[in-house]
Amino acid sequence: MVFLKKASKEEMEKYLMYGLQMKIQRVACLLRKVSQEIERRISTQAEHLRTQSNLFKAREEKYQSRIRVLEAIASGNKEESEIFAGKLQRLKVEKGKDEEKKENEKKIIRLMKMLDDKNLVILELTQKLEAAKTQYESQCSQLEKEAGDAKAELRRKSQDYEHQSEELRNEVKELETSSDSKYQEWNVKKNHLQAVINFQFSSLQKLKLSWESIRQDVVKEQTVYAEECNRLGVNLKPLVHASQNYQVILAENKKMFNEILELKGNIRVFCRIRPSLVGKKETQSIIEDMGETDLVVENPSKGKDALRSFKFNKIFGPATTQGEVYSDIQPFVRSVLDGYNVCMFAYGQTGSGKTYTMTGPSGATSENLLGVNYRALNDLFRISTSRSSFTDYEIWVQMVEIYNEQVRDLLSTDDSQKRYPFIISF
Ligand SMILES: Nc1ncnc2c1ncn2[C@@H]1O[C@H](COP(=O)(O)OP(=O)(O)OP(=O)(O)O)[C@@H](O)[C@H]1O
Repeated sequence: MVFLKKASKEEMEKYLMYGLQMKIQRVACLLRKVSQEIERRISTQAEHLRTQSNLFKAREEKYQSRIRVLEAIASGNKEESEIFAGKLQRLKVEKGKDEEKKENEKKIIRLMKMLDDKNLVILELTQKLEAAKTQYESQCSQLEKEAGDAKAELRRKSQDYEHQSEELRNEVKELETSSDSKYQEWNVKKNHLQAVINFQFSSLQKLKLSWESIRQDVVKEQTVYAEECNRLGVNLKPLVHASQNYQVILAENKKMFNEILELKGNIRVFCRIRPSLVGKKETQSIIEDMGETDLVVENPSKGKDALRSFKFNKIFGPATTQGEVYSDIQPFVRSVLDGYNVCMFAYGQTGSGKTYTMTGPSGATSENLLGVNYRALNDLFRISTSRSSFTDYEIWVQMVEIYNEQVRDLLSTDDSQKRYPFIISF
């Protein structure tokens, strides 16, 4: 998982780098196009200016040639007028000579008039030429001014564009430098990750190989296990059969055991005689005779009825141990686990040894001194555990005391629940 996460990060960085490079390329391409467009426009305007300049030059030349023509005409007229003046002089000289001279005079007048007309035309043309020249010069100066302005503007714009393109080139260079360094950085990272990937890949290969060998081992083991299971199944059959027979025998055994208990009597009364307490001043024993089941006690204050005999299912003498007492009770505990109801209680006067028999002496450390309660609980848990494979038992413990005809729950911590009737909750 960690490896996949790293790879996707690398991929993303790679894509980002690629996107940045593409942007830089697009910006560079755009700048190239802008600078090409500017250069094209500048060259178009320069071409236009050149064309206009050529046009003006052509016009200038045209006007110059006209001027030259007019000047030529003017100079030609001057010569003519001089010739005519010479002729006029000659005619004036010859005026008096003949009538034809009068005609010549008229001609001269006409010529003079023509000369005047020509002079007027020349004057008019000269004025027109002057006006055209002035207009042309003003147009020329205007155009030159405009061309100068346009040139200055173009220079300024071209400087601006140069400046901008220089800045853009610098930016592109910076971007290229940073992208180069990033590219190298990413390359280093890529190489590192590639090495990690290679290492992981080789580890994976090794794992695959070991997994394959383990798988083969597992398959072998499964085969062996299946064979052993089959063998076990074959061997288990008689055991199952024996177990079924055992269950039947166990049930019969239980039944017979409880029947024996019933035969012995459902209500059994035992008598335990407490030994004299050490260090206590006790009167002489009233026991006259004690057998297995019969007890004779004497009460001297009763006279002829002093001797009284009692019969019990069993009598435990003063030397009887806790274990010996419990050995006669133990079958009932087993009977409980077979589903029979059993009740055991101790009865006797104060100090007769009820607590000792049921619980044991206070502060007893030796197991031999433990009373019926502890031993019964031990047996309940031991037998229920040994039968846990085929029977589920639930065990509750309740401890009550009947004292002065009042039942008290000895395990309750709630004072209101201590006295009967109390609600029992497990
Ligand atoms: N079999 C015994 N062997 C030795 N000591 C015994 C035996 N039975 C009783 N005692 C001793 O006798 C004393 C009184 O016994 P215990 O307290 O068991 O009497 P109790 O019947 O429970 O009295 P109470 O009804 O007042 O509670 C205790 O000191 C106890 O250790």
